[in-house]
Amino acid sequence: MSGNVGMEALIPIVNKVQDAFTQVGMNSVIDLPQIAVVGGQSAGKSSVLENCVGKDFLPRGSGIVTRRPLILQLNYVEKGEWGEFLHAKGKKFTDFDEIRREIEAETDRMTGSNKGISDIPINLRVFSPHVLNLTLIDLPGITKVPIGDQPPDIEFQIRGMIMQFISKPSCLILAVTPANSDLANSDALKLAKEVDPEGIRTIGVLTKLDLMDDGTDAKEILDNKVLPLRRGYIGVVNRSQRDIEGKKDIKQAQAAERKYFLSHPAYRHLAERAGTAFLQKTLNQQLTNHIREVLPSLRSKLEQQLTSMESEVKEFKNLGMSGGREDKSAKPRMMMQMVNRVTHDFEEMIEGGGNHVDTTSLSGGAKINTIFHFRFPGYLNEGRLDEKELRKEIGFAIRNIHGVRSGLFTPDAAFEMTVKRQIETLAPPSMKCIQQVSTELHEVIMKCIDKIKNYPRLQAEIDNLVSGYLRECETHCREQIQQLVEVELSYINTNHDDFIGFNSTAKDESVKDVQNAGSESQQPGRESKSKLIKKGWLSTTNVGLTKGLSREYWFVLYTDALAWFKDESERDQKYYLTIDGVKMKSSEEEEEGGGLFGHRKFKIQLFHPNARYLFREYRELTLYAKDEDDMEDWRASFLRAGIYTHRSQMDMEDLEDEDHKPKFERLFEDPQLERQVEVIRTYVNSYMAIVRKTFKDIVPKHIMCLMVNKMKVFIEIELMPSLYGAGNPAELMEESEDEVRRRQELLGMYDACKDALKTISEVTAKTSSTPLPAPVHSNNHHSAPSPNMNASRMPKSDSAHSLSQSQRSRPPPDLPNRPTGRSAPNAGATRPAPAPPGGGSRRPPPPSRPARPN
Ligand SMILES: Nc1nc2c(ncn2[C@@H]2O[C@H](COP(=O)(O)OP(=O)(O)OP(=O)(O)O)[C@@H](O)[C@H]2O)c(=O)[nH]1
Repeated sequence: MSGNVGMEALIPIVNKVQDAFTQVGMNSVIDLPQIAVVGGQSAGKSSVLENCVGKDFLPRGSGIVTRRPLILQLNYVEKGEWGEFLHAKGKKFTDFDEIRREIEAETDRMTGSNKGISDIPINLRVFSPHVLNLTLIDLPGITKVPIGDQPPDIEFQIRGMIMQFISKPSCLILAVTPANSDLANSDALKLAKEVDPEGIRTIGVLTKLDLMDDGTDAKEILDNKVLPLRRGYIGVVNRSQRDIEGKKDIKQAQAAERKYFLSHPAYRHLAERAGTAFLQKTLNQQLTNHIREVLPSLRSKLEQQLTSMESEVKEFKNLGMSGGREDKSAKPRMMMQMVNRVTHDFEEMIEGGGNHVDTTSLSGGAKINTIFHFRFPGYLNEGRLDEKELRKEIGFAIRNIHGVRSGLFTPDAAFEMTVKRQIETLAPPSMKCIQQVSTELHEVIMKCIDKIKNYPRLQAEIDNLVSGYLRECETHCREQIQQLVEVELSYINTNHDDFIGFNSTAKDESVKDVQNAGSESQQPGRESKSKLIKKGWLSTTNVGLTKGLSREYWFVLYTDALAWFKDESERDQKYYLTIDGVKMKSSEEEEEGGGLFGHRKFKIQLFHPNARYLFREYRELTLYAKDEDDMEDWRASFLRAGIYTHRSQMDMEDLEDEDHKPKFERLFEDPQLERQVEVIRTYVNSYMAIVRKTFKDIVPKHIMCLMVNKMKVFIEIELMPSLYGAGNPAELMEESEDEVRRRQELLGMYDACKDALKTISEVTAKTSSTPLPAPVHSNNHHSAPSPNMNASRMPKSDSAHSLSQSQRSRPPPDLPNRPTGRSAPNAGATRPAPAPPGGGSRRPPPPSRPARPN
């Protein structure tokens, strides 16, 4: 294909821009508009389209030839020239005559050979080094009277088919009208006006100038004086049927056409604005406009991309890592930067805030906070005895102290012994708290060093040093907490301000008060007023369901009850369970077959050791948490609500005497002992409340001081020197292959982006846009723009221009308003003879096609 020099000139420009963008990872950035030809039957549409491409390959002839839309995709390739049909995939047509025959055959295949039509398009792709990536659409000609196999509503069908293509705002419309017919009746112009009332994307093409009646010409139409179009009309002389049959080639035809215009007295003055070459030029200029139109947005995309890479590239450059000779100080500096990043991230994850806040789960500081204030208070209740067990312990202590004698007074020692045993139970929950915080700190470290995984040796070394230090901190913290327990054990301070103790003057009164308070709440951990502790989803297998199936409910735990609902709205309550005396067992079990939350099930069982049924006909309530964390939270919450872990049967055995009668029952056969037990129990509860409160406060403080803060200081101050001690920075900063590749890609991309920007500047400098002509004013055809016209699509550059022009709403000086008498037959055809009155009412019959075989 070589008949369109202008289009060929655009190819290197488009290719240059495309290539520049392919390098930066963006494809098909220039999406050229579609061009469709519309017009009456045999108006010369296919001929015009062929001329646009500059290659001879479409079927032409008299009668209805184009009976299916032809979507012609031109594709630029560096070498070779061939066509491919969608319906014959894989077959390359190198002979363009064969392409023509295939179009004819494929048309017949779908429509029959007797002039039937179909809206199913034929898709043809033409690959050539001489074309731009463009889509051209050849449409069936508008016809009114059905012939052959055509349906009665042929006009309606063809119209629909055409509309489907030309109504797209990105479609450029070539409205083809033969000069030897009445322009005022041009269906092409009517359709174009419907979809493009402003005339922004319509170009009028007047064919068959050579077939006009002798003595008539289309000078006025071409001068845009008759039915003016915003973009005016371009007159062409295509090859006649005889030329085609005689194989007149496209170049010869264009030379003859040029000669025609230059030699014709009516057209000589506009010879530079007429003919196939000018039509090509106009279209090519539209494409140039379009290309220039997209350049600013491409430029800003590139600039954005460049800015996003700039800081990293600068970093590499500063560090001498952007190619060339490597700077010796680069690696130590880089190492320093990496350590600073870890320090910063660690601090941010512990202290909160920062740019990368996790919105899916608690982590870092927030998680530690939960451990301190939500879980730990629950854990502190873990080793706690319920009232019955406590009474038993105290009873044994008193009896053992009295020995063989029956004691008259309540022994202080029994109080101290019981309290000490209780204090000892605080160590394991405190250790558990330390261990959980340590695990979380380790996770935070892992997240921080994950960002330096491109330096695997540095990452491993930091992990090694920091994790080692964390272990040291944990050990030290454990020792300190153990010491704290020992401190508490070393002196039972019955003079504590909050103790209801022995020194109270109104001792008996206060004992009574405490006793009452104690009996109000049988479970010591439970706060007397009902308060909300936790809400959340849990699944259960035994709430009115077939065994084995589990279902989720919304559980709400109060200090004295557990309620569950259908969902979070808490409207549909399934049950309300009073939790007095309820115990729990929790475990993790392997799942058999597919389960709710994954492969492991985290189970908590609630039951009533003293009653047959927990609720309804169920002995226990089995709950499944979604993961280990969730189970821990629920366990801690149950503990806070006074639902303690059930002791195993083994533990209970030491409460029985030799004849298996519960010792506990025996105890209370002695009313004196019972009274003493009650007094001590009250004191123990009061004293333990003080110790628990102290632990609740002091253990988190120790952990913060001895672990969290120490870790922060270590990472900030000691990590760097320790790394130097551990190895040579150059070795530690050895990059992973991925990082080397990433850096090269980034630098490559950066350079490509810069090149692409340069290309855009060059293209902008070498090409120019043409402004869209001002709107024309006509009462009939292309009228003033309607407000809902979308003028921004096609072609954008001059559409913007057009808007500003149209806002001035003044006709351009060189375009007179529409002359009167527009509907005159053969309007625009000027006759040398005196014009008939009224603009010419004589109407020469339009010649039937081909009017005059040349
Ligand atoms: N003399 C002369 N003949 C032309 C001109 N333009 C087209 N023709 C002839 O008119 C006939 C129809 O041309 P086509 O290009 O097939 O017209 P079309 O509009 O595609 O026709 P359909 O697809 O059938 O509607 C062919 O024989 C062409 O050679 C022209 O400017 N001058």
